[in-house]
Amino acid sequence: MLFKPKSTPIYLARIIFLQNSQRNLSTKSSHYSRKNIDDDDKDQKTRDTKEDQQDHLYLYKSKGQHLLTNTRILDAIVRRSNIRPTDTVLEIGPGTGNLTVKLLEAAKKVVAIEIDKRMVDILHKRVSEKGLQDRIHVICKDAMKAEFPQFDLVVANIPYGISSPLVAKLVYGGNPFRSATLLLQKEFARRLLAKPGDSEFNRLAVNVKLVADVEFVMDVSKREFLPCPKVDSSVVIIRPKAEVPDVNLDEWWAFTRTCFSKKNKTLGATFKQKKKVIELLRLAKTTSTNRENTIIGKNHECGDDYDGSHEEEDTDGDVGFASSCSVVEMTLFKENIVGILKTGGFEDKRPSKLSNEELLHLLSLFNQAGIYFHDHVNPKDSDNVSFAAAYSS
Ligand SMILES: C[S@@+](CC[C@H](N)C(=O)[O-])C[C@H]1O[C@@H](n2cnc3c(N)ncnc32)[C@H](O)[C@@H]1O
Repeated sequence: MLFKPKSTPIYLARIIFLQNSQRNLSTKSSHYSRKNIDDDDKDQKTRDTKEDQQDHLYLYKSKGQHLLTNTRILDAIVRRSNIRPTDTVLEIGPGTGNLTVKLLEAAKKVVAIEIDKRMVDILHKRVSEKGLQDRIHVICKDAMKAEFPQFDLVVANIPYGISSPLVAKLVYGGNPFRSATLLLQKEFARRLLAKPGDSEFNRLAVNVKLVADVEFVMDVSKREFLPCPKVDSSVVIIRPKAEVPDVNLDEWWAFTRTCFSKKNKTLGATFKQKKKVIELLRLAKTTSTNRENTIIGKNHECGDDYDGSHEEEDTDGDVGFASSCSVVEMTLFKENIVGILKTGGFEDKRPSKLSNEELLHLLSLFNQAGIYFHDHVNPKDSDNVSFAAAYSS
């Protein structure tokens, strides 16, 4: 049986000094084979020893270790980042330092967060050899768990596995910064850049666009990386907006989660689901108990039976709540929801075609009617950043 190694040995000296001969290296690495490894960390000790003896480094796919070795592209990334000599640049995943040394030439200081201790050692050595060690601070940690220090800019070729939570951590994390120049998987970059109506437009784009603008910089072929990954990449620049809409972010995230739960369904179909109606009725009752009477049954007569041809099964806490509500109560509440959608002209619209302004308008119509999406009384998500991260894709 054929197997694919989960790591690739790369000769250190070549990674660092022979950037222009990357294609030879890629070929070398692709000819390499070794015993199957179920877990990257399992053979770590053996590999460390081998690395010491043979001066080569195993690059782990699971850690997204694809090094960008094309000097022209590295220079373009630095140039397009508009780094000022007074800037502190945050780099996530510096690896062996191909980008880091160029950042250090342009910035006052670089803070680099790298999960792999072996990379940190190589980076320290390389930076010291260039006499740049006083202007770098390396944090050997998982970037998703590390507390980010103050920085002006982010410039990074990030591990693609953390793209979504990392972008959420940056744009919602509360650290003010000028821009983030990121090398991302091409498909992920397209989703960030998508506009309403584009096939890639989804909740990620909506949530990022609320607080930031995203600019396309360039595509980068997979052949520019060592070892060559399966996917192409793109560079984008994310710039936090100077003014962010005055909206409760917990509400916004929960609202966009509902809207995009079936992104190609009409909002009418999504909001008429029995499960959704029960959930929103429960939230309306717990969130604004003193408005309860005006929310429920406001000038509505009992309409259709509460049937649900496209409805999902009841689950978890809402099951008990549903049994405590009368059919009439739920029917009236559902009619209230549909009334709001109709009034705003949203019933037949699909979320993937709506602008953020339209979505914000719909949310405000719901909130004005006492319909909320986030459980403010018993929030499931204590941390906004982890919440945003978990739900931004
Ligand atoms: C795509 S490589 C980029 C390396 C280097 N910047 C370059 O362009 O050649 C990603 C780097 O991120 C590191 N990494 C992976 N997961 C990480 C995490 N959760 N936090 C910090 N660094 C991580 C990997 O060890 C690897 O060095």
